[in-house]
Amino acid sequence: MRGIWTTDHIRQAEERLLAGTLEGALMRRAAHGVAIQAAAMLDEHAGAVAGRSAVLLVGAGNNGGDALWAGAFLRKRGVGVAAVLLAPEKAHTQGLAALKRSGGRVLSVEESPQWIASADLVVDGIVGIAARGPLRPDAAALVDHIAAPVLAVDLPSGVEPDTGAVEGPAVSANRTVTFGARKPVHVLNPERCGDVVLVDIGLSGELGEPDLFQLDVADVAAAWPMPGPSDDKYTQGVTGVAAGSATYPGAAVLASGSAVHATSGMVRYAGTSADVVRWHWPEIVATGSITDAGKVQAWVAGPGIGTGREGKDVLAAALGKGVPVCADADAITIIAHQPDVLDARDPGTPLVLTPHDGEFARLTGSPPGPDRVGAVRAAADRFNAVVLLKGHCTIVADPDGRVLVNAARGSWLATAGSGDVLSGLVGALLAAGLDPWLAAGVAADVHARAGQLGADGVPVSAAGVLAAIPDAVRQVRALKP
Ligand SMILES: NC(=O)C1=CN([C@@H]2O[C@H](COP(=O)(O)OP(=O)(O)OC[C@H]3O[C@@H](n4cnc5c(N)ncnc54)[C@H](OP(=O)(O)O)[C@@H]3O)[C@@H](O)[C@H]2O)[C@@H](O)CC1
Ligand SMILES: Nc1ncnc2c1ncn2[C@@H]1O[C@H](COP(=O)(O)OP(=O)(O)O)[C@@H](O)[C@H]1O
Ligand SMILES: [K+]
Repeated sequence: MRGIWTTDHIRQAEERLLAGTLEGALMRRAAHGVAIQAAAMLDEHAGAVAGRSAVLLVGAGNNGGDALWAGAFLRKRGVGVAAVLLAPEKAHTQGLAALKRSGGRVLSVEESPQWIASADLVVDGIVGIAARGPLRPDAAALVDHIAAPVLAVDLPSGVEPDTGAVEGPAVSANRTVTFGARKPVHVLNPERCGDVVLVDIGLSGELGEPDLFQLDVADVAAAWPMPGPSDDKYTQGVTGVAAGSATYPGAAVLASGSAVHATSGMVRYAGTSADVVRWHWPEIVATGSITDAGKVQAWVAGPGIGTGREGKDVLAAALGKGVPVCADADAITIIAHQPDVLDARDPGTPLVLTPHDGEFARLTGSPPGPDRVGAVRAAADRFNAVVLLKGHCTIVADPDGRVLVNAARGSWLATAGSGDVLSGLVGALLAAGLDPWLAAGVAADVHARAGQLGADGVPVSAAGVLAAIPDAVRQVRALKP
């Protein structure tokens, strides 16, 4: 698993590291990493390094200092470097001196727009981890002129470092060079960051427990259940699916079909769509009601069950079985409007809630807002449940405080019914006995892969995503280091 640290924790770690390091050494290490990536980008985008031009956007702090030092290094490789100083009196003294010594020039306010517009590369050193609020107007005006590829120093300016939120003009980088550890912005707003390159500045020993996690493909491969020689259909976990209704039989087909594709354990279906489910998935054991469904190791409850009396009874029955439950879609609305349904649950029994933004707002009383991680963490604590917040970037919080983030692989999953597919995956992994937080995270990873593989460059339906689940699992196993 990869760790991600908030800016507070990065700062504390940096302070400890700085205490035992020669002044300026860390910044030069960081800037050297920036210069290497800048040269690589010039080569990629402008066909050469020497003779090409870079403009540095330099803010009031050390982020600007990194850019200035990187400019001095680039001069040694024959790059024409010019700097725009947003706060000339605060610009990093040694960095500015180094740039001037190397033959770099400082632009006047008047000439800046033209230089920015015609540069081969723009290096964004406006603001780093000290950024607060949207870009100030003078910085925002500069960003407007950018036409060239952008290399962001530490993070793209204008994007909130700890939440990835953007409220106003902001830099969109092709690549971001960050130092010591990845910050939340890099996983919560990957589109603005471009490729993220991590430069080692010796910080790892000073970092404590990560604030967020991201699963590596090896984690997903290790967690995904595979049958062993002594397994049979029951030992791998039986998934129960309580979904669908006369109005929404498709939800039943998608959620139960997804569970069928996820693992080789057995799937039981309970509900009024039993006939159509059997027709689509002959391997499923289907009954009309959850009360006479056989034994399962986890339930998926909610997709398409409706939010009336019958839906509530189905959800209460699932919650009362003493096995983990993934409550999705209508189940979330029922919990939001009739929270007493949760009384059916033994608090020790794992519960995974999988809301999209609208369901999240219904459930908690307010939309996730710009701090999505904070909002999901609070909801997990409040409901004593794993909460998976859907969206372009999926966030999964455990009531114990662990949070993982799963990046999208395109926007292919923004299609009706894809959430039903996700709930089937979560349910199957719960039935297989995975830790609920990991089950939700691993399901989100494979769901995103299935979206990408099923789409293969053109829009895909939820049924297409479902059909690509085996390929997604195959991909995970093949990519495992
Ligand atoms: N510490 C280390 O060991 C290492 C640190 N390193 C580097 O240092 C960076 C952190 O540097 P930092 O702390 O100097 O602050 P930084 O992010 O440059 O901000 C500067 C100033 O910008 C302003 N400002 C704030 N918000 C703004 C906005 N929205 N729009 C416009 N301006 C805004 C505000 O100044 P004000 O105008 O309020 O005086 C703020 O003080 C870090 O990201 C990394 O690149 C590396 O060298 C490796 C070693
Ligand atoms: N723009 C997007 N990019 C990537 N994934 C998305 C996007 N929008 C939605 N998704 C994903 O698609 C799924 C949609 O689920 P949901 O909203 O419950 O749909 P439905 O109710 O139609 O099944 C979720 O897994 C969500 O994370
Ligand atoms: K920056």
